[in-house]
Amino acid sequence: MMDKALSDRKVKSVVICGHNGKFCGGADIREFSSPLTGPLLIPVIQGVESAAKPVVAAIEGVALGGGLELALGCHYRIANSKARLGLPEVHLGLLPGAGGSQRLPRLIGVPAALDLITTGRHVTAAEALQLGLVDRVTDRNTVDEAVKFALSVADQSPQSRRISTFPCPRHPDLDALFEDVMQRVRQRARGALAPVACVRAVRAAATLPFPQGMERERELMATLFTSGQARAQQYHFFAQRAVGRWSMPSGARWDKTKPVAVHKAMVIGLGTMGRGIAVALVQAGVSVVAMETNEKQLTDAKQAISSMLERGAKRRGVAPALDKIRYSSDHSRRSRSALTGGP
Ligand SMILES: CC(C)(COP(=O)(O)OP(=O)(O)OC[C@H]1O[C@@H](n2cnc3c(N)ncnc32)[C@H](O)[C@@H]1OP(=O)(O)O)[C@@H](O)C(=O)NCCC(=O)NCCSC(=O)CC(=O)CCCCCCCCCCCCC(=O)O
Ligand SMILES: NC(=O)C1=CN([C@@H]2O[C@H](COP(=O)(O)OP(=O)(O)OC[C@H]3O[C@@H](n4cnc5c(N)ncnc54)[C@H](O)[C@@H]3O)[C@@H](O)[C@H]2O)C=CC1
Repeated sequence: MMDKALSDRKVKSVVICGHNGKFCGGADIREFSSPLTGPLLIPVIQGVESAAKPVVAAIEGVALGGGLELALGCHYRIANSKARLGLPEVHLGLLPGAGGSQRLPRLIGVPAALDLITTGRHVTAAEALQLGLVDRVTDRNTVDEAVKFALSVADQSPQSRRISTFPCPRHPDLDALFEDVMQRVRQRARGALAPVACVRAVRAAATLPFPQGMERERELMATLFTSGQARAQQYHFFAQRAVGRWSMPSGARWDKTKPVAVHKAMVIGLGTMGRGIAVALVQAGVSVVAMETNEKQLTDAKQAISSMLERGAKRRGVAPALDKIRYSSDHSRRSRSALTGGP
């Protein structure tokens, strides 16, 4: 279809839009676990970008991942005011591997591209306009607006609109910027490969010509693509949604049930897990009765829990809620009544 539009001499400009009010949410993540088939996205995007006639992306709903990378291959981007855009690949253990890591910094600058690519956050159409990621935002029918716009630029050459030909905007101290961002992503997700690879890919965009940058992007993506971390994060994506559908045998579901505030809890067993759970509950404002039958464990746990609470409180600049936790070493009614508030 695209080839036909690009080769038909009667067609002066082209609009790419999605289906059902969504531009494109990106690749089908399920396909990543089997050999890749179908037209590879990179040559498709290159074909769009190098077209001799203007190509306009009409962005409604979402333009995420490969969807936004396709939009970056277009010469103009018009977004609906309700649209969301982003490169969330980092959450799947990947990087934007269809040229996104190379085109985005050239379009919106290195600091903003690093932010979007390493956090994977979605931006609203308004923020996208402010960043220069889209050219226009409309409240009206996006496809109609994009068609009008495409007709208005039909006689213009798209030469100056090809992002791959843009120089990456200069930054006064690239080394310091990358060092700072690398340190922050390493702290935020210790041991995670994808955020580090994302920073390296953007660095390639900032320091190498486009073709070499693409080659670096490919190398980094090849390492991530088959990594255990990427598999785990993609599994997590579907598991999170499966949990959302999960229900009790009675039919009760978390999303159809009214939440009940929890003020008190009992933690039984103060080993590795119990200590952390007790601390998390106290930090969430819940009063805890912590019960442990082994005296030595109980003594160690008291010390460990107090110091975890003190460290956490210091970090947040508040007083440690040591009075929110009481310890017990027996299962008697007395310790249970501390929980229920009874005699
Ligand atoms: C889209 C959403 C914002 C929608 O949200 P919402 O309406 O709330 O619905 P959900 O409940 O979230 O989803 C509904 C339903 O859809 C399923 N789903 C959603 N998105 C996807 C998806 N992308 N893939 C598959 N399925 C999806 C979801 O699971 C639900 O179904 P259910 O589970 O049955 O309930 C929201 O869903 C969302 O945010 N989605 C994720 C968006 C995203 O992450 N997009 C990015 C995808 S990755 C991508 O696009 C990257 C690419 O395109 C890369 C292409 C380049 C590839 C280059 C490869 C190079 C490989 C190198 C190998 C070299 C090897 C060698 O050399 O050796
Ligand atoms: N440690 C981990 O990473 C994970 C542990 N779990 C599960 O969580 C549970 C606890 O694990 P850990 O904390 O690692 O074990 P642990 O062995 O470190 O701690 C268990 C504690 O419970 C105490 N205890 C046992 N019976 C008790 C009773 N009747 N009343 C009060 N205290 C009692 C023990 O004395 C011990 O101090 C286990 O079932 C484990 O399989 C689950 C996920 C991860």
